[in-house]
Parts: sequence; C-alpha cells; structure tokens
Amino acid sequence: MTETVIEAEGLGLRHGRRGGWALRDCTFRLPEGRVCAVVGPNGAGKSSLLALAAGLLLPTEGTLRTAPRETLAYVGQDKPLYPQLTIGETLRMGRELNPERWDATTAQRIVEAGGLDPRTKVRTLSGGQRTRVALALALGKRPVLMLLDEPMADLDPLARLELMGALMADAAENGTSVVMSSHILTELEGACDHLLLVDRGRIRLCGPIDEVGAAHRLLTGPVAAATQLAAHTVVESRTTGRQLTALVRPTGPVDSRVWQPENPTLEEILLAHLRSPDAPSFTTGDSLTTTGVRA
Ligand SMILES: Nc1ncnc2c1ncn2[C@@H]1O[C@H](COP(=O)(O)OP(=O)(O)OP(=O)(O)O)[C@@H](O)[C@H]1O
Repeated sequence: MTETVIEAEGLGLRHGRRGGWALRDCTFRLPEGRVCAVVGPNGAGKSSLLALAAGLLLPTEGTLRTAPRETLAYVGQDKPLYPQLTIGETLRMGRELNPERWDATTAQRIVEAGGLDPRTKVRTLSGGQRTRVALALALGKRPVLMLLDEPMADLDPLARLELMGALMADAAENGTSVVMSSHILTELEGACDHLLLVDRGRIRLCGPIDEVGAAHRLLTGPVAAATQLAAHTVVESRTTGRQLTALVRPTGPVDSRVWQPENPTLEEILLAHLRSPDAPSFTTGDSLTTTGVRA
C-alpha cells in the first residue's frame, strides 16, 4: 500500500466556541502522489479542511495527520504575499526560507510564463498575477504536499490551463501530492485522479475518481420495478411519468431486462449526492485503511 499524506480520523472543527460545526466526523486517508480535488458547495468546509491540513487551524475534535510542516506548501484564497516586496525579492525570500529544497528554475519559469517582470512590486499585481506568484513560491518549495485553496478562481482561462499544466507536470515529475479545492468540478476534472466531496461539513465521497465512477450506475426503468432497487444503495431516484431514473451503487447484479444501465458522469454522481444529503457516503477501502503518515 502507498504511503499516506493526509489522514483524518473523526475530525471535527468549530470556528470559535459558539460557531457551528464547519467539519464533523471526517475520516479518510489520502495516499501519496495523488492529485486530489476537494469539491463541494459554498460553505461546505473545503477551506476549513485545507487550513487544518496546513496546520493553520487545530481540530476541535478528532485528529488530522499530514506530512511534516516544512514539506508542505499552502496557497490560501487570500494569497498572503508581502505587498512591498518585488516579485524577485519574494522568490529570494522563498529561497532563503527553504535553503535545502528551493527550486529556483521552476519558480522563475512560472513567473516568466506570465510575462511578469521580477522588478514589479507585489502590491501592483492583479489578483491573477498574485496567484501566479503564490503558485511559483509554492512550487519552488518543492513540497511533498501542496494544499491549494481555489487556486484557479481568479485566473483567466489561458493562465488556468497553463498553470494547471505546470502543476500537473510538476506533480508527475516529482511525485508531489496535490490537494486543491473548487466548487466548480469542471475546473478540476481531467487534472485530478482523486476525489473528496465535502458537503455540510461531512465527507460524502472519497477515493480514486475511476473507482468512484465505477461504483455508480444510472438506471432507467419502469416505476413499477422500483422495489427491486432496494437491493442496492440508492443515492437518488426520480420519476417522470411511469419511468424511473436512479443513481445507485449496485451491491450485486442489476437485471438488465428491466433496467437500462448507463455509466454516470462524475458531475451526475456529485450532483446526485448533493441533492440527497441523506444518501450514504462512499469511501473506497484504500481511503479508510490506516497506515500512518509518512514521517
Ligand atoms: N473564520 C470563521 N469564523 C466563523 N465561521 C467560519 C469561519 N470560516 C468559515 N466559517 C464557517 O465554516 C463553514 C465552512 O466554511 P469554509 O470556508 O470552510 O467552506 P468552503 O467549502 O471553503 O466554502 P467556499 O466554497 O464558499 O469557499 C461555513 O459555514 C462558514 O460560515
């Protein structure tokens, strides 16, 4: 079994004593070397989870273990950079703070690809340009685990493609584990191989994207045969006249004389779970087994 970069057990977080639970009962593990999409609606708990993983917040209950702090890179939504420094000075600071691991070539390449002059002050940069510098700084650290909170939100489509490509190439070349959040699945689909769906503070889906896809079927058949579905885990079912369409996790063979099975898209799987808050969660075996986080 591969090493683990994040392991949560019974993880819960309240923001402040009187706040509600931003996360509750979260148990999962993320194997090393994956590019994981953390998706979920606004307010689901994605940023809270990433901030916990980055060590910026402490759990209210349960545990969260990650790779050692000095091997993490975190880019939050607010992209904390020093506004009075130039881009060049920012990268030099990155090098000084990470003398052992700093990869100047990669950091510079990311900055140059955006046509940015290293003499430019950070405070004069646009939101998307700041994101680019923050990602250059994060990649330059040559981290074991990159935690990116909505990294693509303020990038134009070209910059998004280019930076996503750079991130993926880096992850593939160096085996970097990447965890990035978005509330727009299409932004991450294709780039990620692992999925974590967070909804109302709970983990609803967790596992390799291909396994999550393979575990679900979209069945269409007569309403009269609805009772047959009880043999499976029904995530969502909808009727149109006499026809029933259900997203299920089959627990055995499906009678193909009665049901027309299709492979749902990932978006269909996510939306069905979000529309059905009481549907059971799905976590692949490998996402639950405890192995201990790499020291
Ligand atoms: N500093 C804070 N103080 C109090 N409550 C907070 C704080 N930060 C987040 N919350 C609450 O915690 C819950 C989870 O918020 P979080 O920011 O983690 O969600 P999110 O999935 O990242 O949302 P979005 O997609 O909108 O960024 C929300 O109910 C939010 O109101």
